[in-house]
Amino acid sequence: MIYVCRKEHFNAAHKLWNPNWSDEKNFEVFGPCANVNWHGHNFELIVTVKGLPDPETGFVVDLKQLSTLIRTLVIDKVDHKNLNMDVDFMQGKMASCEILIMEFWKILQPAVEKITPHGGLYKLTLYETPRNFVEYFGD
Ligand SMILES: Nc1nc2c(c(=O)[nH]1)N=C([C@H](O)[C@H](O)COP(=O)(O)OP(=O)(O)OP(=O)(O)O)CN2
Repeated sequence: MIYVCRKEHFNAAHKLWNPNWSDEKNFEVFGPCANVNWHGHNFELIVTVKGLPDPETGFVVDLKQLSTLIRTLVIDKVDHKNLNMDVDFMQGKMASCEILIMEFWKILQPAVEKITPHGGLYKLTLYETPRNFVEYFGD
């Protein structure tokens, strides 16, 4: 099996805020990440596709097609946006990396499968800061 990876980038604002809690509890739990007027991150999303190379192209997946798909389905929806307010699939959800990466998976998994004849989506990695990142394997 070969693991083929594509890294994409987006900037977005958010805040960590549980509407069922008091202001005091939100600030206690989330600290500066609960700042009322938002804060931003330079996110990196790495999409890893697993499969066997097609005998005719030598590709597990065409990286150009993969890049276009990630940008169209995910990056365009979140880049320069407020994750809490502007992004349809994040409505009513906590804007943490964990929730974000699971929503990305739901969108990308079926689309990646269609362009990967002998494999599929294996892993997503989402960097929120150079030191904070999450990985998701879809289970
Ligand atoms: N499990 C999670 N914990 C936290 C998340 C998250 O999404 N999932 N998010 C945040 C904040 O949004 C943000 O990532 C924290 O930023 P910060 O603490 O500034 O991170 P840095 O790596 O830049 O901080 P250093 O102190 O320089 O290491 C918090 N927790």
